[in-house]
Amino acid sequence: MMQKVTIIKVGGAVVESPDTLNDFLNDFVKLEGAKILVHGGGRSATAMAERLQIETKMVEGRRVTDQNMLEIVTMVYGGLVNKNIVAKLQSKGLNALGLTGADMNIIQAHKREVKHIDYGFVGDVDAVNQKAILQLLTQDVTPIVAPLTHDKQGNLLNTNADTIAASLATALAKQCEVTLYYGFEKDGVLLDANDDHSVIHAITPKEFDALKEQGAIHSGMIPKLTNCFDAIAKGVKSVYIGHISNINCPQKGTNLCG
Ligand SMILES: Nc1ncnc2c1ncn2[C@@H]1O[C@H](COP(=O)(O)OP(=O)(O)O)[C@@H](O)[C@H]1O
Ligand SMILES: CC(=O)N[C@@H](CCC(=O)OP(=O)(O)O)C(=O)O
Repeated sequence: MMQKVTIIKVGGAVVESPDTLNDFLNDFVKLEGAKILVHGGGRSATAMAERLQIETKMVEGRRVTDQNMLEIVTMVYGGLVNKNIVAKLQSKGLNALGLTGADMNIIQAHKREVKHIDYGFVGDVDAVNQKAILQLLTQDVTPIVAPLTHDKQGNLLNTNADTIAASLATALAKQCEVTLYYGFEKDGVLLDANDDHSVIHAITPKEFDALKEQGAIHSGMIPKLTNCFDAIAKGVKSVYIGHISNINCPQKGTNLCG
């Protein structure tokens, strides 16, 4: 039988608040079967940059990552955020292992080409070492993946956590039945971003196009949904966007349909 794997992505708002993170991790521990956690931490990186008096620049939801910012995101994502999650999960009895894309060469990327915008040390994913990940899962190890990749030439690169989750899901879908869940602070994709009760329970690619045109889905939500539909097209069985407190009942959120 094909192995089932659940991949959960949590963003900056979750990892920033200790109480929210703790509640989420309790739910994550309860999640049955093989699982992987991909975390963001954009807000924590911005806060650390401010403490170090380094300016943060974002273009279309992506962080412009110069040498100083690369040092910050490496420390914050690969260090503080990742190891804090691992320690908390270990305290709850889950055998978590923290990884960046460089560890076991799990995610190889290349520095994004400069076109109109120079994003600096931002990586676009080339390859995922699904064999290494499957070996860990088989040993009952739960990978906790930070949004950092590497170019196999010794350089770390900053890569959006939504993209990391979709890339892992797509690679594992070749051998496993994968569920991908994007957890955030809303109940799902909203028809009206200001109305928390307007959750759209199912979206097809056609409906996505219409919602973009109407302006209901805009800015940061566009790359998130694009990543979701991309993953479905490449064989990921189920993709959901929903509240972080609903990872054990994904149907309460938005189901992205093929
Ligand atoms: N239609 C919508 N439905 C849900 N959230 C929306 C919508 N439009 C905009 N948003 C905003 O998008 C944010 C999620 O995007 P982002 O900040 O990239 O999250 P994350 O850090 O979890 O990846 C939400 O916090 C929400 O405020
Ligand atoms: C290239 C790029 O933009 N990387 C992201 C990685 C962190 C992330 O994705 O965090 P959230 O999930 O909390 O937004 C960034 O530095 O913000």
